[in-house]
Amino acid sequence: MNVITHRDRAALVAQTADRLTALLGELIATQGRATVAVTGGSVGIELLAALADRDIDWQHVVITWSDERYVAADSPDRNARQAREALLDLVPIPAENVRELPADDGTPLDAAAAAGSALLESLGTIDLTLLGMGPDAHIASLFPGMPGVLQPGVAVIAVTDSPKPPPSRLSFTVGAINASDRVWLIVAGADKAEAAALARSGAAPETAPAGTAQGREETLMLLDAEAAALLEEDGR
Ligand SMILES: O=C1O[C@H](COP(=O)(O)O)[C@@H](O)[C@H](O)[C@H]1O
Repeated sequence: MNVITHRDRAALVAQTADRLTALLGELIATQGRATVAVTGGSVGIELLAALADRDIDWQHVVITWSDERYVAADSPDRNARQAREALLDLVPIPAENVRELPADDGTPLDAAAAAGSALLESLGTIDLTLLGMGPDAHIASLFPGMPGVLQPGVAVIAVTDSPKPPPSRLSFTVGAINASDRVWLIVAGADKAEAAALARSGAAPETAPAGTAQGREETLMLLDAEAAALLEEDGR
């Protein structure tokens, strides 16, 4: 995992938007399409908002989510709704390129099984998975101590007892995250400093799910200075 520290939250968001814009351009030029699993969470949504005025060929970008809150489609808690308001409703991305995880309709277990087989198969290799991280070192909706954190298979799982509301969620497994070519963790704020250090320290996955994230080609932890405060000098 390579660590890149930014001066502050605004610089983290702006420079990650630059980095992502450049990556999308390269991917579209070389392979005709770019597939990105985006993240919810505060900094994840700020990043999406920062992309709205970038020069991106949205016709050739496919968006999905590394996790989703299993709530009604129009709930303000839904990562997809927040992403639409911040970015997707503002740019010319074709509707068929926006591949949401299911909204609340039946049990989350059934939804996860359907999403896992259909959505992941239809997407093929994900070029980039974006992840936020909680102060407890959770990524996507994989929380410390959850059995799903150890699940290597490429799948979408149901989480029915999330310690962070809302309790019902759908999440990529670690296997699905790590099947992506690239994984970028985007982390801001002093309340994330301990978790960032834990994730970098090689702590057990049950303790620090964030430490298990690893792209096939690239893994970046992109932080602001507050979140990086407890990292060893060589990890900054
Ligand atoms: O609930 C969630 O939280 C994490 C982190 O969110 P943050 O607000 O602390 O940045 C996020 O990565 C995840 O997608 C989301 O569902």
